Amino acid sequence: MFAALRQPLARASAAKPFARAFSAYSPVQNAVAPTKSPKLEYLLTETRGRVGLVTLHRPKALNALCNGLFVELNQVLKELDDNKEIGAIVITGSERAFAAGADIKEMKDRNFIENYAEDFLGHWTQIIKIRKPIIAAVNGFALGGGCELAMMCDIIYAGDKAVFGQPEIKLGTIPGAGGTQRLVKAVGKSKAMEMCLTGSVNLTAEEAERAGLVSKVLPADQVVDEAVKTAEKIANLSQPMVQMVKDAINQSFEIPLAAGLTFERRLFHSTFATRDQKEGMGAFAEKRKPNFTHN
Ligand SMILES: CCCCCCC/C=C/C(=O)SCCNC(=O)CCNC(=O)[C@H](O)C(C)(C)COP(=O)(O)OP(=O)(O)OC[C@H]1O[C@@H](n2cnc3c(N)ncnc32)[C@H](O)[C@@H]1OP(=O)(O)O
Repeated sequence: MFAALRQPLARASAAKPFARAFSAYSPVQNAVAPTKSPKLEYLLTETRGRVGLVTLHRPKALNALCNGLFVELNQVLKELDDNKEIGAIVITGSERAFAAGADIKEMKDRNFIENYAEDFLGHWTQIIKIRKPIIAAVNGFALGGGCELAMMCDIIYAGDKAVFGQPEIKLGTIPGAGGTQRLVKAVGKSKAMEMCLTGSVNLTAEEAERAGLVSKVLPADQVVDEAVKTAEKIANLSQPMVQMVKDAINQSFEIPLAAGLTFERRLFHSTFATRDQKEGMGAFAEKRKPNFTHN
C-alpha cells in the first residue's frame, strides 16, 4: 500500500546538501524533464533532520519561475518524496521574494499553438503529485505563479512583509496555475475576483492569514525555521497516517461531501490494520510516548 515508503533509502544526513549527492544515488526517474543535470542552477537544497528544505534561488530575477527552475524543482521534490529518511518538505525563496511569478521574459514570445501542442506549464504543476506534506515559507513577493506555487503547497507560513497577488491581467493574460481556482477556495469568490480582475489588489500577510490563505504570520527571519519546526513535527508522526490525512483533505477539493466522508471513513477503518495505530493508542493507554515505525 505504501510502496514509496518501502523504496530503498537514498542517503541524506543532517544539513547535507542533497544537490551534491545527486550523483551518489540513483537519479530521479524522469520528472518530465527535457534535460537533467546533476548540478542545480536555480535551487539550494539541504536536509534538516527529517525535513527537506528547498530554496528557490534566482536572486537577480526575484525568483521568477523559469522552465529550468521547474525542471530542477520536479527532480528535487521527487527525490525527497522517494527518500524514506525525509518526512516533510519546506519550500522557500529569499527574504525579498518567494517568487515574482512566471518568467515574463521567457514566455513573452510564445504562441498559442506552441502552448497548446507542448502543454506549456503542464509539468510546472508536478508538485501536486508529491505525497509528502509541503510547507511554503513565504517572504516578500508571491505574485502570479509565485502565489500559485505557494497554493499548491499544503500549508503556507508567511513572513510579515509577504505580499500575495495575481497580477497576470495587467500583462494581458490570466492566471494559469490555480489563481482562479485554488485562490477562490482559499479566500472566497469576492476577494479572488478583486485580486484577479484588477491585478493590483494584493493581500498582505495579515490579510492572507485572516482570509485563510496563510496559516501563520511570523517575523520574516523566523518563517523558515518555524516552517521547518512544523515540518519536523509532521515528519516524526506516522508517515502512512500523514499521507492519508493529506490525501483525504485534498479529496475534499475534488469530490462531493458524502463521497469525501465515505473516503475518510474507509481510510480511518484501514488505519486499524497498521502497527502505528496499535502503537499510538497503546502508548496513550500506557502513558508513554509512541514510537511510530511507519507501518
Ligand atoms: C507553479 C506554476 C506556475 C505557473 C504559472 C502560470 C502562469 C503565471 C503567470 C505569471 O506569473 S505572469 C507574472 C506575474 N508577476 C508579475 O507580473 C510581477 C512582475 N514583477 C514586478 O512587477 C516587479 O518586479 C516587482 C515584483 C513588483 C518588484 O519590483 P522591483 O522594482 O522591486 O524589482 P524589479 O526591478 O522590477 O525586478 C528585479 C529584477 O527581477 C526581474 N523580474 C521580476 N519579476 C519578474 C518576472 N515575473 N519575470 C521575469 N523577470 C522578473 C525584473 O525584470 C528585474 O530584472 P532586471 O530587469 O533588473 O534584469
